Amino acid sequence: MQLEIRNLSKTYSNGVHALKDVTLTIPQGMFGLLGPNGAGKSSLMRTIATLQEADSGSITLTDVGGADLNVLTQKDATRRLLGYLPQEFGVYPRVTAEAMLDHIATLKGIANGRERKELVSGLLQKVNLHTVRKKNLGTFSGGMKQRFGIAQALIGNPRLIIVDEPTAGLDPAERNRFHNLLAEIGENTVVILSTHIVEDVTNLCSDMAIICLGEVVAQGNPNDLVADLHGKVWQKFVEKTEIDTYRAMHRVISTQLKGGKTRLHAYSDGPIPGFDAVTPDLEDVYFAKITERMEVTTV
Ligand SMILES: Nc1ncnc2c1ncn2[C@@H]1O[C@H](COP(=O)(O)OP(=O)(O)OP(=O)(O)O)[C@@H](O)[C@H]1O
Repeated sequence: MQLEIRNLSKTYSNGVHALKDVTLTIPQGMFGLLGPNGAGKSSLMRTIATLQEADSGSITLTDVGGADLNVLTQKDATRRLLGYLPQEFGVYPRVTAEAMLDHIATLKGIANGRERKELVSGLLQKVNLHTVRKKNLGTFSGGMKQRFGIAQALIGNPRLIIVDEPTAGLDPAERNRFHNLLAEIGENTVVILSTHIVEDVTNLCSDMAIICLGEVVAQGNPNDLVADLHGKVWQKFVEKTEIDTYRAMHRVISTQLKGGKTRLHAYSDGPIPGFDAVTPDLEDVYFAKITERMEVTTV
C-alpha cells in the first residue's frame, strides 16, 4: 500500500494558488512533510483527509486489499481507513477523556459496548492518559490534548494516518513522548507528519518532502538529501550589520544567532574564502531549498 498524489492543484476562491501540480509518492512508514507557514501543507492534508476538494489531479491509495482506492471520489471508503489529527484539534472541555473516546468510537461504527470499552481503555493506556481518564478534557495541558488527539486518530486501526503540526507549542518532554507514540504506530501504515519543525522529521521520518509556495521543492530520504549537500555548505561568524553585504556576495541560506554572534551558512559548489566547511544537516537542506524560492529572514 502507498499513497500516490499526482498533479494535484488547488486555488481558493480568493485567488490563492495553494497547491501547484503537486506530485508525491508516500510509502508506508513515517513520511515528513516540511514547509514554511503558508506553504500549502494543511491544504494538502485536508485534501487527503477528504475534507476539501482539489481543482485537478488525483490521489490514489494503492493496493488496499488488492484494489486501488480513489481518495478524491471514494470518500467514505477512504474515511474508514483514515486517522486524522488536525492542526486545530478542538475538544469538548466538559467531557472526560474516556467518555469522548467512547463517543468517537461509536461514531466510527464500533457498536459493541464491551469491545468499545476494551478499545478505549487500551488506547488510553497507549497514550499514557489512563490515570486521567475521568478528568474533563478542558483540564488537559497542550501535550495531553495532543496525545488524546492521537488516541482518537487510532480508533478503528487506520491504515492512513495524518498528523498536522502536532508538536507546535509542546515542551521538550511532551514532544518526546509524542514522538515515541508516533514511532510505535504499526509499520504497515502510511503516516504523514506535516510540520515546520525540521528536527521532528530528522528524528522520525524515513521519507520526506519539502513544499514551498504550493510546490514540491524536494523529496526523498532525509539522509540522501543531506548527503547531496556535502561539500556545499560554508560557515562564517559575522556581525549582524555585515549580513546584507554577505547576502549581496554569496547565496546565504541561513543566519542564526549563536552565543551572541551571527552564524551565517552559505551555499556554494566550492570553498568560499574566509568561510569554514561544515557538515550539513537537514536544516541546511530545508533552507537551501526554501531560499531557492523565497527570501527567508532568520535574524
Ligand atoms: N480556506 C482558505 N481560503 C483561502 N485561502 C486559504 C484557505 N486556506 C488556506 N489558504 C491560503 O492558502 C495558502 C496555504 O495555506 P495552508 O494552510 O495550506 O499552508 P500551511 O503550509 O499549512 O501553513 P501553516 O504552517 O501556516 O499552517 C496560504 O496562503 C493560506 O493563506
